[in-house]
Formats: sequence, structure tokens, C-alpha cells
Amino acid sequence: MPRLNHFLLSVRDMYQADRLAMKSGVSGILLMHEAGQAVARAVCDIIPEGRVLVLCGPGNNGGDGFVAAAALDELGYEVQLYSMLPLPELKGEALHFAKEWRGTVARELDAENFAQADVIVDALFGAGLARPLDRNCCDFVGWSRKKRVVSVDVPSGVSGDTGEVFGDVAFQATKTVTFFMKKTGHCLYPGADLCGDLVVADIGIPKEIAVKLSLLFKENHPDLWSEQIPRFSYDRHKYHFGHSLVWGGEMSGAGRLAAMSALRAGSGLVTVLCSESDKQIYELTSPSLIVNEHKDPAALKAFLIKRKISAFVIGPGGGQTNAFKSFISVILKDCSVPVVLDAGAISVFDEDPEELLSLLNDQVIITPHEGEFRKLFPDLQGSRLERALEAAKKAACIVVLKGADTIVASPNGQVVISTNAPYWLARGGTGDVLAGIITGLLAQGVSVFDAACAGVWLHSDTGQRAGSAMIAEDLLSYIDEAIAPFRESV
Ligand SMILES: NC(=O)C1=CN([C@@H]2O[C@H](COP(=O)(O)OP(=O)(O)OC[C@H]3O[C@@H](n4cnc5c(N)ncnc54)[C@H](OP(=O)(O)O)[C@@H]3O)[C@@H](O)[C@H]2O)[C@@H](O)CC1
Ligand SMILES: [K+]
Repeated sequence: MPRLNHFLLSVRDMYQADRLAMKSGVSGILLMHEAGQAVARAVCDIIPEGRVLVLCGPGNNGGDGFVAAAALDELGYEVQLYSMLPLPELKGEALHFAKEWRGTVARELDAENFAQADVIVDALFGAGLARPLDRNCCDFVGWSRKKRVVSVDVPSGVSGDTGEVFGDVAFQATKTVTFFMKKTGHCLYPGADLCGDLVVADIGIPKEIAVKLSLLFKENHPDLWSEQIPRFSYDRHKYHFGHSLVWGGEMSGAGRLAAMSALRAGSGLVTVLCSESDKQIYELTSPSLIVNEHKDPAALKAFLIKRKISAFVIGPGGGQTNAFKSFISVILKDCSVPVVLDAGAISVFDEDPEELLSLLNDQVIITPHEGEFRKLFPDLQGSRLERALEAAKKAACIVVLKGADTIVASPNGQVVISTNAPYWLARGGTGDVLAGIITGLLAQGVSVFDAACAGVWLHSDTGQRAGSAMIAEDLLSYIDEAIAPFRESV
């Protein structure tokens, strides 16, 4: 069976898994029973005794709530249960467990009920939520603030697919208990934050079932790409680790960060191309950098071959001139090395994004932040996940949509979501470091999609190591430390 670690389910996948599990003989009653028990265990982990308010919605999420309420009642907790629907109107497994509930059922609640509870179980809506919470539920969210909340499957109000909030109101959970496998919405903001601690409970869906799903989404993890990071050994020389070329723009700080990051990511050689007047600043940055003057496109083509350039980054600190734009056009048309296009190399096409899109190919990685992305793909609608996926298909290249939950999307539909970025990475210059790390990995022969995923993960890990007081150049000292564990021989 292929390794299923790190896959993420869409809501559609989850319903499909549910259907396939039942087809294979696992009963819906068993699944709901296991789900509710896992929720009860999560409450026990928070408080050993006390008052629990269980909010049950109209569907199966509510059914899980009935099971959890009964389990907690049995354990001696003081349980108050609310049901959105009169019990006879519930259906299927939810109706089954509602009938087993021996306690009273509240059909209305006020702020006092919430104030008295030690823990609130939010079993209002899970995968089936398709519109904003109604006024009543919004009041519940308000009254739950500052309380400990265990959400069932997803915090009610959050989309299990996109992590976005329908309307503006959703529960802030202390802990979320989901089932079988994580969903994409658990990894994307604001959902990732609203979930609190995420617990994935095994409820008896056989793992083999996941193989039958058309899984496309993954959570970024070294297991996905670590085998591609080249190992050090006695028989390797500098060209085994590639040669990165950095287009050093006039904002030399950005170009210097990108160049140093490519070097620290392990590129055997790094050459910076810059203007005559910037040569000195690049030369003084590090004696390890090779610094050359900018070349016209024809001379550059010969240079790429002669110097065995294996990856090229254009854009950090890059200019806004027409000459720069036509230079990029020529490179993308004629150059056969993988190219990272960042910052200025994207924004120089602001007036004519279609021109850039027509030049891209599957050896190109673009790394826009949200603002650059919207200018490049003004027509794309939907969540970040949907837009990143559509953009990769439209541009036929790898798209790295940067953010707290950076999404790497490939034209073939693969998507990897990163969940390890510390909030403090949102600083000037960190994007230049990311572009440099990805370039350094490409130079070492890591394939384009994996270099993008590895670069994003390592960049975040580097940020974690540098600590919250970091500035962009501090990251440089930690890149090697972040990669080192993957350099060890297998
Ligand atoms: N998959 C699995 O393996 C397992 C899944 N399990 C559990 O099942 C959950 C999914 O259950 P589900 O499909 O019944 O959906 P759920 O979220 O309960 O809500 C649907 C109901 O809400 C209604 N509704 C929607 N929005 C509304 C709104 N804003 N305001 C008011 N009403 C609204 C909607 O009405 P409709 O839109 O049809 O009018 C429908 O009646 C999943 O999250 C997990 O907890 C476990 O039991 C174990 C096995
Ligand atoms: K919920």
C-alpha cells in the first residue's frame, strides 16, 4: 500500500471514504460511536470532571455530539445538551443516538448556560456546513469566547475545504477532533488557527480506503522531498552541487539575500550578475560569491552553458524597466535551466500579465505573495487553495502562493500546503531568502515541484530556529542547520 502519511482530504473525499467504509461492511453506527467517543476523550484530557455543554446540530456532526454527551454523562460529568432540531426530526445515525440520550434536551440557551460550563462541545456543523451560521449560532459563538471549546470535525462556521469562515463568525476551538485523516481546511488559515490543537482520531475507517480516493492534497513534510537532497560524500566536487545564477537587481539588499541563501542552501557555486556600479557591494557581501556584470541575452545564453549554470533566480531587487522585461522574455523562451521568478520579475508584468503567462513552462517556479498573485491572475475567484490550483494550470508552471499557509501548486493538480511557518516570518526580505533557498535546491538537482516544497518547508524551519526577534539576514545562519539532517547518508 502506498504511504498515506501527509495526505489531506477534501470534504468530498471524506464523504467518499465514509461511503466506501460502509460499503466494505463498517457500519455508520460504529463510525459515529467511535467519533463521539474520541470527542469525549478530548474533553477528559482538558478537565477530569465538571460541567460540559454539548451543542448538537441538525446533521451527523450533531450525532457525534449525542454520543459524546452520553459518554461524558456515564463518566460522571454534569452534561447539558442542546439540540437545534426537535429529536424526531433528526435522521439516520444521529436519530439513533439521539434516541439513546437519557438526559434532558434544551432547545434554547442563554449567556448564563455558557458562563456556567467548564467546556463547550461544538457539534453544530462539520463537513456539511455550506452557508453562514444563523443568528442563534452566532450568539453561541459570542457566548463561547474565553471558554474552552472542543469542536467536532471542524469549528462550526469554518469550511472543511478552504479553512475560510462562511460569513464572519466561527467558533474558536481549544481543541478540534477530526476523523480518519486531516482535511485541507485544518491546514489553511483562518481555519488552522480556529482549530486550536488538532486531534486526528481513528474511527475504524480502513486505511486501504484512502488508496481508492483521488487524493491530490498533502501537508508539507520532509518525507515528501528529503530523499532528493544530495548527500555529502568523499567523491563529490563543487559541480555536483550545482551552480546558481542570481540576477542582482539595483535594490542590492534583496539580491544579496537571495544569493547568500542559495549558497547556504548548498549550491556548489553562486554567481551574481549585476550592474557595474553594484559590483562592489555584491563582492563585499561574501568572498564566496562570484560577481559578474550583467550580460545581454545573447551573451548570457553562452554564459549559462559555459559556466554550467543549473538554476537561475530573477526578481529579488529586480527593476521595473522595459529592458528587464524583455530580458526575462528572452530567458524564459530560450533558457533550459529551471528558473525562479520572484518579486520584480513578476511585478514588471503588472500591466500585461498575459504576456508573462504566455512565457511560463513547467521548469519555472513563480513565488507571488497575495498582492502579486491578484495582479497576475486578476480573473481567478475562490479560496486561496482553489486559486493557487487554477493558477498553476493556467500558467503551466509551479506556483508558490506565499502566506502563513504557503500553497505550492503544480499544473498536474498536485497541491502541498505548508503548516510550519512561524508568524514572525512576515518581515521584509524573507521572500528573497525563500527564492534563494529554492534556487539553491534546484541547482543541486532537486526537481522543480519538490524544490519549491522543500524550499518553503526549510525556510519556515529556518525561521523557527532563528526565533521571533529575527530579521531576514538572521535566517542565513540557520539555513544550513535546517538542511543538515537531510544530508546524512542513507
Ligand atoms: N464522514 C465520516 O466518515 C463521518 C462523519 N461524521 C460526522 O458527520 C459530519 C458530517 O455530517 P453531515 O453531512 O450530516 O453534515 P453536518 O455538518 O452535520 O451538517 C449538515 C446539516 O446542517 C444543515 N446546515 C448546513 N449549514 C447550515 C446553516 N448554516 N444553518 C443551519 N443548518 C445548516 C444542513 O441542512 P441543508 O443544507 O441540507 O439544508 C444539514 O442538515 C462530519 O462533520 C462528522 O462530524 C462522524 O459521524 C463519523 C463518520
Ligand atoms: K463542529
